[in-house]
Amino acid sequence: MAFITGVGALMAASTPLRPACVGRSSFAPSPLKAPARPARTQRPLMREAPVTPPAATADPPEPVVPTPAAAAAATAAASAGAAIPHSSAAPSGDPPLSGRTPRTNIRIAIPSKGGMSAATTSLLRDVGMDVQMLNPRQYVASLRNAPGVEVWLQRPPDIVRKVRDGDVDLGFVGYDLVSEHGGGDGQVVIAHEDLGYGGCRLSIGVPMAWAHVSSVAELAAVVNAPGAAALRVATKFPVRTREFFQAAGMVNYEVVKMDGALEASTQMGTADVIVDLVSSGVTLRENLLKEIDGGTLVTSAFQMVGNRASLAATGAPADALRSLCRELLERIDAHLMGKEQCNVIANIRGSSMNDVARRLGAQTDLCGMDGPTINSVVPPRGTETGMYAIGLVVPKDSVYRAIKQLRSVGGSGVCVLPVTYVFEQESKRWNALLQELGSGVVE
Ligand SMILES: Nc1ncnc2c1ncn2[C@@H]1O[C@H](COP(=O)(O)OP(=O)(O)OP(=O)(O)O)[C@@H](O)[C@H]1O
Ligand SMILES: O=P(O)(O)OC[C@H]1O[C@H](OP(=O)(O)OP(=O)(O)O)[C@H](O)[C@@H]1O
Repeated sequence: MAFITGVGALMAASTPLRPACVGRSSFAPSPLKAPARPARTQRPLMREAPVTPPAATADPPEPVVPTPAAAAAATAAASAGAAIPHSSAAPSGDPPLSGRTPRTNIRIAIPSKGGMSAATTSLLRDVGMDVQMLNPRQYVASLRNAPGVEVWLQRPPDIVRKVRDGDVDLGFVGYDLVSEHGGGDGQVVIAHEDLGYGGCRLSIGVPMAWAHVSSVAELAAVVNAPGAAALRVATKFPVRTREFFQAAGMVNYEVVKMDGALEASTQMGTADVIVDLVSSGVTLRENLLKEIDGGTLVTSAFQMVGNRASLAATGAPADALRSLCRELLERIDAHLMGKEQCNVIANIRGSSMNDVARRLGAQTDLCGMDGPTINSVVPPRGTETGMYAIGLVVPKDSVYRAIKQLRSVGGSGVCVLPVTYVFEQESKRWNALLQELGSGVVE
């Protein structure tokens, strides 16, 4: 075990600088004249050895703890005589996945707490598949419209590990974690690459006081300066960090693995730079850190991912899993597309349906998805003629422009309604997933 020591000052003006080491010439001191990092006191931390060759891309295996639901599932599996497989090919470094409890119940994992948990349950509610919890302290729930499906509430990194290992079949998680914990062997398949929330980036954060470091090239010059102490990089993402630093030609650095509040570590003096998630940039800024040019490792959004072996297996449980996966994808896409659209209905006078169609067609925003729907309006006393009702789907962004165009061609009584879902004739995303799973896989 190595030791990190050091006590950093908390004030802005005293943000610790990397000490100018003997022989370092490429790193000019900051104009703030902050003191160099003081001599370290003995303060043991979880830390890793100075940079080494490319890391194994997999996390260490996790012990399998059977749960009551798993035991119930095992009983069901035994009586059904079939099971959803665990990964057939374990990521390099992991032992073979033998001895796990067989099961037939489909399992989904979603984040157990925080903003991403709320966003995921809200998405599932919006698509008509609400997460139904009997008790807020339990970690397993059910899914509306999907009897028998288990929804497990898990910490986000564990969602990826459990999908990778086949302990759950589908997971809702950020791409940042998929790329860190996915194992890199294709066992985690991305079914939906952007669910529309959880947008963030994994970026290097450097102390603002490092005025002469504003790009990765400048950071590399600092890191590789002869005689410099190893740069301490605090992160929850050691795999991606090592890969990025190595590709950028940085040699003299060490990864300090931390689990949260990383932005504090430079001011505490426990790291020199960080690699962490950034969204608005406020947390970095409030902790006197800055991003640098070229310093984004991963751009992320929340995704739906699945276990390749489970999705590609044969037999009734796998068929049911594929059917659920397809339904989720179709409902999610229909919802995401509907969210962007609105339904405009209006009345318009004209000499004939074709006359109305011609006038609408001349306006760029009045063509609908496949053309407007036009119907005759029958007035109450049947005396008036030449009135038509039109209906069209318009992107929300252009609804006001569409209303002005409608008025310009005689439209009146315009109503704008929300669109709940837009189902296409077939799901391109599902077709793409089938292709990804390989030939012969069908629903
Ligand atoms: N500021 C952010 N804006 C948008 N999405 C984010 C943001 N921070 C994190 N995420 C996304 O949410 C996921 C979970 O975030 P986070 O690590 O904060 O969860 P957590 O529940 O606090 O995790 P832990 O249990 O490790 O503390 C991240 O992997 C990322 O995909
Ligand atoms: O750029 P910003 O919009 O400020 O967001 C960035 C912060 O969001 C995440 O933390 P989160 O709040 O999820 O808590 P955590 O530190 O426990 O991960 C991330 O780890 C950053 O700290």
